[in-house]
Amino acid sequence: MHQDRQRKIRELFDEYIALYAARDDRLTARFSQNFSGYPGSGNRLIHDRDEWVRITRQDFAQVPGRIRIEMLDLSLQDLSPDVVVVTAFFHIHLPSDGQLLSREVARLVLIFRQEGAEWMIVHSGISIPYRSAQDGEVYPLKSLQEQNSALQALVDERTRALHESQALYRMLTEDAQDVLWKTDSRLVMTYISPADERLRGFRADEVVGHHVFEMFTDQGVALVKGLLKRRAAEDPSDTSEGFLTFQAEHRCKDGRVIWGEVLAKPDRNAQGEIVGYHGITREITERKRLEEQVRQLAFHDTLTHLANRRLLVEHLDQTMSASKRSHRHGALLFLDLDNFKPLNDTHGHGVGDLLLIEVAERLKDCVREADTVARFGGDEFVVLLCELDTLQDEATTQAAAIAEKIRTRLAEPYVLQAAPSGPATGTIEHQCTASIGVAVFRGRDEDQNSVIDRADAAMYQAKEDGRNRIRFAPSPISAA
Ligand SMILES: Nc1nc2c(ncn2[C@@H]2O[C@H](COP(=O)(O)OP(=O)(O)OP(=O)(O)O)[C@@H](O)[C@H]2O)c(=O)[nH]1
Repeated sequence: MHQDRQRKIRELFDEYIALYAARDDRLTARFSQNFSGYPGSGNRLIHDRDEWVRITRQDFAQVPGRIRIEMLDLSLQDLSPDVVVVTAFFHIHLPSDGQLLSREVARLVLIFRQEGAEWMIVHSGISIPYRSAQDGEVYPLKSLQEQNSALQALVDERTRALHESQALYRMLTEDAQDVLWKTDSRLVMTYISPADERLRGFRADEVVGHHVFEMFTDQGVALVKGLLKRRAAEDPSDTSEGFLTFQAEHRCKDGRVIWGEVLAKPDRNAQGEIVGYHGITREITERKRLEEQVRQLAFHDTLTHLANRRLLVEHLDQTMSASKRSHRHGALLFLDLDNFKPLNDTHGHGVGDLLLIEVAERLKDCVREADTVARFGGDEFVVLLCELDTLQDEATTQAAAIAEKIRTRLAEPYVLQAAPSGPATGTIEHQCTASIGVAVFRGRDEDQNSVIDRADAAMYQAKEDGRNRIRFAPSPISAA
């Protein structure tokens, strides 16, 4: 960078820091009319400089006196003759006893653009360390879903905004916290922004000159290759102007794997030939984790972690479709524990819960990976067996053998840890059995509820006949 320019930007940056720390209103005059920015505590993009000032003023509203900024690292980077990016990492000291706001480092990205004779701030992305949740904390489902849909809405909004933009500079002003990159036509990296080092730990010189695939895990590479192939097939003349958007796992220098959402776009010369690509990568590891938590909470039983009724019905639907294609039978085993209530009544709900967890483990041990074990509710479980024989008699024999294996396994004694507040101490040995109803099915001759109802009715028959036994439901044709 030209020496004079570097000095000028550095001066403006220092001025920004001084005015920010002093909460000085004169800072507003340094912002461009086209300003956009991300405030420290939020993920909302603000487009109005007065709104920005109003919001960031609240950052240290309760702090009497002046905060002190301890600069740790600062880098200036030219993006074009009239655009300079400044990235700074620093600690924030509170006025009382020089106390640190957080041991984590704060980050500020400022983008300066020359407007006439002046260098103005067109984007400010400040990230003040702050944790929204303790590690491992699970939110209530509702709050998770709300968070997730808020994140989704945010990504949709930013994605839409990016689609409208045509130039790298515009993307920069939208979100400088993300990684910006460029490649040549062979997908060899020619530029990577400083955010990548903070995110993945690789220095820019360890990335530039290397193939873009080195950024991804093997799975990520396979995904990107597949996407490029599909795009080539859909658009053989390769005239597409739009962004290619995908989510892929990225490698970090320390071996961690993070998720990134990538928006990539070809750069073309005057003849329309592709001369390279540029784009933006946003880390979405946290969003993926939240999505997975939401999925886990929505489709699994919280006590046993087995599939819940919703996921079971989904799997039954898939199994019936597969059975229709393959002509193989499936079977649904409906189980209800016998005399479970007295265990709860004598030793408390906690001990009852331990038994349910142990039942879940034993059931999983009895079936193959492709089969589904679900908790239907209370002390009711369902096991869905797939890919049994094409012949009904043979399939029935197979289902009977597995049902018998389950019945025997569940009847073995249970050794449970007594609850500290309960009447017993140490461990409790408990005997428990299950009544099992089996419905064998093939294809889609009946609907899911009918299969479940048939197995349920057979289970009741097993209870009536004395418990700890297996009963088969009549086939739907003979039942009709
Ligand atoms: N510990 C515990 N108990 C539960 C849970 N959900 C339901 N239950 C109890 O499970 C029992 C189910 O009882 P039932 O199936 O009606 O009766 P049972 O004693 O098993 O008798 P039969 O089914 O007739 O053999 C009730 O006492 C419920 O309170 C749970 O999540 N944990």
